[in-house]
Amino acid sequence: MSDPRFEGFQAGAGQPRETRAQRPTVDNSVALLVLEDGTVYEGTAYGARGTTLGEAVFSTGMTGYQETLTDPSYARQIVVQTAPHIGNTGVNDEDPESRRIWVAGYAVRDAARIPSNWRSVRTLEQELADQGIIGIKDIDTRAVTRRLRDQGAMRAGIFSAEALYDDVGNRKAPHEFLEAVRSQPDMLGARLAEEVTSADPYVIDPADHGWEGEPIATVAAIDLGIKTMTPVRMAERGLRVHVLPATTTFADIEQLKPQGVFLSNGPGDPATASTQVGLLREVLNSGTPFFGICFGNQILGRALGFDTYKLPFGHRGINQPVMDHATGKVEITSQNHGFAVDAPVGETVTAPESRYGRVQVSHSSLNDGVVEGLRCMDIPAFSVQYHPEAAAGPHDSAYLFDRFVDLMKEHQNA
Ligand SMILES: NC(=O)CC[C@H](N)C(=O)O
Repeated sequence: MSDPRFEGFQAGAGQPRETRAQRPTVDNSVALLVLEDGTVYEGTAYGARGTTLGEAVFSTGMTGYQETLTDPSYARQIVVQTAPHIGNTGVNDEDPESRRIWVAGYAVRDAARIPSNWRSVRTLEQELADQGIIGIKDIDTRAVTRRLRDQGAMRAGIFSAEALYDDVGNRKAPHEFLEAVRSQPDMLGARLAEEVTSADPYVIDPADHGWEGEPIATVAAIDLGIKTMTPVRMAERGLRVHVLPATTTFADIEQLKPQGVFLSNGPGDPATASTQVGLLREVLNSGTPFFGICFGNQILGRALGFDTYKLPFGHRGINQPVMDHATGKVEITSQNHGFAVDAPVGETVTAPESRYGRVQVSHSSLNDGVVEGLRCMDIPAFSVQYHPEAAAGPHDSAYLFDRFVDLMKEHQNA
């Protein structure tokens, strides 16, 4: 067998012997997290296997992973949990904040092997797999977080199992994943609310949430990625809430004759929400009381004529300190935002769209001074950049729903 043409062939087998012997078996348990700056973290596959792309962001919540995963504002983001143990309380059917998991991928350090909670019906890994969510575990999430904090949120990808191998079964070099990571669209300029909104309107009734007697008011809530607990917190206060799709027009709203209009949280860049900015201007022009949360705060900011901008790494977690400038009180809040309104903190200014009169930044972040709330002084409108419904808690900010009720009552009496 000195003829080089036969090298690697076993007599009679008709197959190149070396190729067969060297072909590696696919290791189903390996996963990589690849950041757009070229950093690669190798860990263990978690949940579904394959390839997923998204913006890598970190969340500092110590609890509430089910609420995080099902928050539609996380669409197209790979969430890295800073809390090292995830999945300890399993998954239940009561805590989801929407109809499905929205994160594009999930990165954790130690995933619980045996969940323990009286409400748990399955493991988190099972839930991720069932919903096709690709994750990675056993990576140094602290290192990832420090990198994202220093370099800013980055485009990223998780690649696992088959996705790690080329056509002939060889492990791809890590840099081979970078092209896919870098070719995905940026979160800046992403228009996503229409992708996550419910197509059909529905009503959340006070009677189903412990309210006795007639509803005190009707609210039109525009779903840009609304979370389950938001209309519930309103219904608990006697508000009948019509949850409406992101494409709702002012004429649709008028038909309901609501006493108040609400704009929800939602994914994507507020600079792309021109439809909703236009809608909100019609609402403000009509004098109807308005309350907005998160994306809704950014849309109010833009409707008033302020700009929005992308934060370097954003605020995500349920332990974000905010100052209420009206009372001087500090609230610990639930947040998930990567963009913010560019308005001056600490002074009353005339809105750039001057027909809306004077505006104050009502709340700001105690970590970095970012605008966390807006209050109009001459029209009945206010909003916060955080999530006062805070399903996993804390509940410091629940008073904002009372403020909305008061605003509608004042307006009705006026
Ligand atoms: N939760 C939200 O509504 C977030 C709003 C917007 N998508 C942001 O990242 O800032």
